[in-house]
Amino acid sequence: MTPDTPADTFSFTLSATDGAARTGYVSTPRGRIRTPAFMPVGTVATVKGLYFDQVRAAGADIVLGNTYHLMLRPGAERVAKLGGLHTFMRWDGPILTDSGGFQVMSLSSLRKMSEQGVTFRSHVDGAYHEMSPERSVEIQGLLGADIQMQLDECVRLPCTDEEAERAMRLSLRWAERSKRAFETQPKGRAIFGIVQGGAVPALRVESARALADMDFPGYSIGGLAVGEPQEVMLAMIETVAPHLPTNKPRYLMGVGTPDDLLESVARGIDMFDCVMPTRSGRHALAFTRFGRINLKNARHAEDPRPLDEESDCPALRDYSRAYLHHLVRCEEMLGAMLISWANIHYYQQLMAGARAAIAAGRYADYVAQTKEGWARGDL
Ligand SMILES: CNc1nc2cc(C(N)=O)ccc2[nH]1
Repeated sequence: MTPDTPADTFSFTLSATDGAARTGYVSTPRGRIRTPAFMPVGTVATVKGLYFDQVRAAGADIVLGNTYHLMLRPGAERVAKLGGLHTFMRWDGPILTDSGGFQVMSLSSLRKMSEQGVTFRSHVDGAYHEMSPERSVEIQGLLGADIQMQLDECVRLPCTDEEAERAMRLSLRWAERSKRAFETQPKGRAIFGIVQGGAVPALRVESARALADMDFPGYSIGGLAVGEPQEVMLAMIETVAPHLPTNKPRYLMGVGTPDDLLESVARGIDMFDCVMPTRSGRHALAFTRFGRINLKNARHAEDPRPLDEESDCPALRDYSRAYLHHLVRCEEMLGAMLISWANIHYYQQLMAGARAAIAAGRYADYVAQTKEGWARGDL
């Protein structure tokens, strides 16, 4: 989070563009979010394996919390009773929460979808829950989220055009209900509309235009990174971006690899979230300037070099690959912790470099040089 005078309102400032790439900042009562931004995922009130001071030192201005998980454990009302998510997990920067809809559909059981919302049974204890646009906003408000998401329906790809159309239109009706329910929330918070439409350009354009007419403070592009090839995802971003207001932030949900981030920034995306850096860290996969390094591989067993001796992150600079390989082979938790820390730092540095390159009008060169580094590999 950048040291700045907290705003008492939510706003977006576009500082520079380079082609379709943009850099700027989102102002919130809890501080600024420099964009393009990568949001570490703090699923159940923790960015798995890291302390929040490490998350901040890595350069993160904002973290994501998952409404589905937090409503089940410890419960939204309980988090509110304990002072809200910022106090609960001791993170004083902005927090973005999702609506819960995506994880209801991917994690819960016995789901029933209707115009009213979705009913489901918890994957934790089988308890019955109802999630409507109004209840999702209520839960996100109880958590104290600075940026909230409308409830939507995200269809897996590939799907039929009819299925994509049905889910997109339902999501538009839920967008209106979510925005109306949000009106009772404290000043300074924001709710984003979510563009749906599967891989059907006409549906994506209709969704983006309808949400733009509703005048949301920000816009998410959903329904992607759900099994489609990267070129389909990028094509949908190119289709949608021209129909979103340039003076509002664009957030691509659930994305992605370092390459996904660079290519999506080039097409006008400002914000990202993904479990990739921490989930990969738990699976011994490090993302570095030299590309991916799988520390399970025996070739690291006697390599005294760190992952990146030029990094200012201790996890990248101070620990030998041999040591990381040893921890991984012994299934020691410190292995997952150090590689997750390294990955979160790498993602933040990737975005910091993108912001500087866009401001200097050299984003295409930045992408090319970054990819050359990955291709050169681990010398
Ligand atoms: C990991 N991929 C991913 N796609 C997503 C889409 C949505 C959405 N609401 O369409 C939410 C979370 C998502 N995560």
